[in-house]
Amino acid sequence: MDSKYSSVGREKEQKSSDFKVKRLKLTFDNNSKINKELEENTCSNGIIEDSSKLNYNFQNDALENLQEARKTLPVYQVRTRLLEEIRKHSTMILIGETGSGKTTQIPQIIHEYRLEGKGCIAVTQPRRVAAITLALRVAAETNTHIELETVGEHFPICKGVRQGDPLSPKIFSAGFEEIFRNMDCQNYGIKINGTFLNHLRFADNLVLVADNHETLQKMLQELSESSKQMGLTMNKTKQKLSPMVLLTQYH
Ligand SMILES: Nc1ncnc2c1ncn2[C@@H]1O[C@H](COP(=O)(O)OP(=O)(O)OP(=O)(O)O)[C@@H](O)[C@H]1O
Repeated sequence: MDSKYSSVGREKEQKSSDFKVKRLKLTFDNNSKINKELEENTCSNGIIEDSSKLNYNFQNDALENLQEARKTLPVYQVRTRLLEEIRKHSTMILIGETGSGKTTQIPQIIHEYRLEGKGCIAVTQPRRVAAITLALRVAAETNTHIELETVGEHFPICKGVRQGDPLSPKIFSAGFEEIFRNMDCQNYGIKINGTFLNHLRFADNLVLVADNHETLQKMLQELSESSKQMGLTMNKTKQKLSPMVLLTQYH
């Protein structure tokens, strides 16, 4: 049966962007009931701050109950198809209703079936409490012991991706969508079929197009300011100027 839990990719009606998005549908049998006891134990992220209480709850949950409950989750039920799609695509957006198992199940499924229990998966959460809750939940489901009291080794938060990473041009393009939205340049550029073309993006290169030097200068100024707000600076040594076109690269 099709379900609203089950779409992978962006919804059709969403604004198209520079990269192609394929919409896929996953199906699952949602007749099974989610374990009631587990439902009662569910903590909304951010509400329960006492991790020792969470530990206590999880320890009291029989492992079999947890395992049974996870098997009823929509994400678990579409795992085979999900793994197939993960194998085929370098980037995927999964849309699923809250509680369908995106956060707790996908890392486990990938670890178990794709990595065959080897390797590491890093999962980020926007809040500390959410990260702790998630770690505890996954630990309980996998019968793993974790020590929340221990502060791990500090690691620097860096920016940038590896050379040649397929995510790089997509992140660049997504970032620049925002930068150009913040710029007031809709009426700049050259008119093609009634639409102004004022820039092109390719990997980490950007081409600005204008119909005169003054406009090009103005666009460059605005671009520089808008980029700075996103923490990006242009690499001036790699800029090239031809009559009405400026090719620039970012650090
Ligand atoms: N800390 C927890 N305590 C008890 N049950 C939990 C806990 N975390 C998850 N669950 C159970 O596992 C199910 C899947 O949760 P999960 O967080 O993976 O869903 P999700 O699809 O990522 O939801 P969301 O979109 O809200 O992040 C929940 O419906 C709930 O039944």
